[in-house]
Amino acid sequence: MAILQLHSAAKSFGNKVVIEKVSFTLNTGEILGVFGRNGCGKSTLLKMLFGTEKSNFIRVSINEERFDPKQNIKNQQIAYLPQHPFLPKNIKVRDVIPIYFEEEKKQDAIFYDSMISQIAAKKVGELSMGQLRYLEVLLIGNLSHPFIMLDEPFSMIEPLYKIEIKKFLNKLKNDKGIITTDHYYEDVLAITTKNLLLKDGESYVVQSRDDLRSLEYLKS
Ligand SMILES: Nc1ncnc2c1ncn2[C@@H]1O[C@H](COP(=O)(O)OP(=O)(O)OP(=O)(O)O)[C@@H](O)[C@H]1O
Repeated sequence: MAILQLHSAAKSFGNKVVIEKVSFTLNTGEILGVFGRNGCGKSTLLKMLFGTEKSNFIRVSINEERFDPKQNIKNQQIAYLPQHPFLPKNIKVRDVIPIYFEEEKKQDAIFYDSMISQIAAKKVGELSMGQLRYLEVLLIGNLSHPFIMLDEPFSMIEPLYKIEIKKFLNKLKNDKGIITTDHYYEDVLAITTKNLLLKDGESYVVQSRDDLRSLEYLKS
């Protein structure tokens, strides 16, 4: 059991305040959905937590100990699926897996996944968006980090792979705390156990679709 708490955070680009008053708590076993209109700061917030975007200010704890995002990559606490595909196009799927995992058992868990074994001989650049995103989610999800953040795992992918990603994340949450963001909000709501919305730099707890409407993310 692990607990990630974002107590407060702030981020501006020049005069533009993107993150001002944002907080959440995430336990192992939970999936937190982060909603918000284009440009509200979802990716920025994830990158601040991952440690690749400098914060003006951030206070985070893991298991009630101060967590410094700058040490995250080294300490392997929070894994991150970026919004845009990140695997090199020229490499075969079967050759990507050992780059991420030395341990044979871990390699096999991905290689013998029924959706992956069918595409193992293909080059990454030949995969459909769904195949590619599914592979990326499996690679990031199988890392040993107790927390995982996914930036738009459902965008532009075939329904078949959305179903597989949801199945995988539902299983994965037994061992990890997961944060996901996506404009495909129905897919997000189908798997999340708690949700928040970012608006004008602040986070709001979302308990229903009605909250998404009253916060003007969805049309009333
Ligand atoms: N490196 C940067 N320099 C200047 N402004 C930036 C930079 N990165 C992001 N921004 C601005 O910060 C705001 C938040 O961007 P961010 O990508 O976090 O939004 P988002 O909520 O993830 O959007 P989307 O839903 O479109 O992916 C936007 O106005 C964006 O233009």
